Amino acid sequence: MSVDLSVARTFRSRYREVVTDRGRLCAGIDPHPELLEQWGLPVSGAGVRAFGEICVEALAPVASVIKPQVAFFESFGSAGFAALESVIAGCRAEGALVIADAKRGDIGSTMAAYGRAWLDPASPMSSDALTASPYLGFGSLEPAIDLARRTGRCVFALARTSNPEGAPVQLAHRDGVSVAQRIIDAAASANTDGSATLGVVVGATREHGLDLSGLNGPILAPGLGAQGASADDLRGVFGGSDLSWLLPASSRAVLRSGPDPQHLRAAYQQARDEVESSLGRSLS
Ligand SMILES: O=c1ccn([C@@H]2O[C@H](COP(=O)(O)O)[C@@H](O)[C@H]2O)c(=O)[nH]1
Repeated sequence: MSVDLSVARTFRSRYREVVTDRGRLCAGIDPHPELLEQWGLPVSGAGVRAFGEICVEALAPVASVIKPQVAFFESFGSAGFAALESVIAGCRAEGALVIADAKRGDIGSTMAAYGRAWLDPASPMSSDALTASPYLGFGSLEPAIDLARRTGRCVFALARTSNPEGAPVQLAHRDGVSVAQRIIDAAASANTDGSATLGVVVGATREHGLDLSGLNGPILAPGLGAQGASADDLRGVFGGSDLSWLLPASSRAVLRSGPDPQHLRAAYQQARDEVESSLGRSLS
């Protein structure tokens, strides 16, 4: 891959522009089998393709950031991956940023390959950002981070996830500093160039006591809706953070309004407006 560094915009500038314009809510595209059935679609590769096409039509022109959950596509093999490629390209063509929620994590040489799969502009699955697990060591993510920096993309490192099982690992601590906080601090160090190449994942589902003030990058906060968090909870959970970087995410709670694209779009816009209003802004 060759990237002309003189023209690659930073993730920071691309992210700031679209979020200022379209607001702070990441729309998840999670074709759960139950949702496929609710939408009257087959639980198959053809079903996830149709699901993805409806989501792109409804969400891509209005959502700032869209997060396809890779697991629900890859369970249908090559047909699922083909559908995912179309979703990614369709969302990006309409101006939404795409986070591939693949949660990749491996030794550095393999992370380089994951980086090429999801962050290389030449890849068929080229996205704007990738979720990654730093639990093989934050440094193992370096090849993907390096590619993201060169291409104006972002790596979201899991810090304090929204699920209840994360605590024993993520809150383990040494010298009074938790694993989750160390991941946030490592991401902050990688962001000192102002590019916002590193984001973190911190669930919106509970108070976490983490210091995100020095991150200078996006905070992806899943858990709105189906996992119980509400827009009104956000200020309490992320009170000490720079809320301009907060990106709450919702999948099922919005997707349940499908398959009518107008209803789906309206559900996204209503959830987005609730988030913006609770964070003290209103989109005109
Ligand atoms: O800590 C995390 C990290 C990722 N996720 C993902 O976000 C969505 C949430 O879906 P909902 O339907 O809004 O619950 C899903 O793709 C998860 O894999 C998360 O929930 N928590």
